[in-house]
Amino acid sequence: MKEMIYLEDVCLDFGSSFSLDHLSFQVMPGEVFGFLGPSGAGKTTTMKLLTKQLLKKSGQIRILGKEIEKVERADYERIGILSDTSGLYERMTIEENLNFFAALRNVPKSSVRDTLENVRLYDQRKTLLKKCSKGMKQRAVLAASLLHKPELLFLDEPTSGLDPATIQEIHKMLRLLNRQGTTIFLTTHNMEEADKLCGRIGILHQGKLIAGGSPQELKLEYARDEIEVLTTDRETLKYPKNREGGERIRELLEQGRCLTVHSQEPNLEEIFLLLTGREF
Ligand SMILES: Nc1ncnc2c1ncn2[C@@H]1O[C@H](COP(=O)(O)OP(=O)(O)OP(=O)(O)O)[C@@H](O)[C@H]1O
Repeated sequence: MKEMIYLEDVCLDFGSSFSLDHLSFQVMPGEVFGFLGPSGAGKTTTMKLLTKQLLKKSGQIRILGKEIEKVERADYERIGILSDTSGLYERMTIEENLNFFAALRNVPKSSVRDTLENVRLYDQRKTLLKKCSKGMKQRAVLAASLLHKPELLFLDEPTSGLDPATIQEIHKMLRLLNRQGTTIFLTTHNMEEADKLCGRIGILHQGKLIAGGSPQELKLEYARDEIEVLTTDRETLKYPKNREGGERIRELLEQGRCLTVHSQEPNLEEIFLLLTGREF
């Protein structure tokens, strides 16, 4: 199976203090890959390299199995991009905006209706964009990036600044799209989003990939070597994950004093902070 995204030893240097440093990773068909990192880590820069809005200095990039240098207009019919630059027109309605994008992409108008229904905007299609809420706008931008049913979808912070209900709706849509076969590459500052949506994540810090794997793999890798027991006296006790710890827990169980027993796995947020020393 060919990788949808392939980077090997990719470097880019803006001539300032920031550089992308020998970046290597792959995204396989059908994956949802989350690209995480603190502000300024280089996530958007990487996405721009992958969508040919910037040129790498060295290394190799393949998109849809093709060298990035050989990617041409027709290949973009297979790619969707949502970023803060996917600007829609404020003075047009949602539907007019999508009709405009459909014409640009040579997509039949019938696709506009389907896509609006998918993002639950069909009933509000006559609303001027300038009168839309942030959540509606974001769903409209998502609709514009989906009109042509891309195989590979790039999403730069798709739920940033939205309320929890809209975030959930967008997550539902993204899961559905992924089940229908769309590969998704997404950047986010929301660790819970990454945990829920992504099969694999990569953590970027100062232009370097510093960790990667499934959320579960990362949690196990950084798991604390402890088991926490809550007793019937509401006391929290911690035991090492070894024979001695096991013996103590067995005694508590035999005495009927155990309410809960938990292994101590960090969440993604804790791992992120541990690795980058930064808030997101
Ligand atoms: N065209 C450019 N010229 C010079 N420096 C740039 C350019 N684009 C980005 N940078 C710098 O590169 C670094 C990485 O920026 P980038 O936007 O990729 O970060 P990011 O991880 O997406 O951050 P955020 O999470 O805040 O969006 C920043 O220090 C930024 O100032």
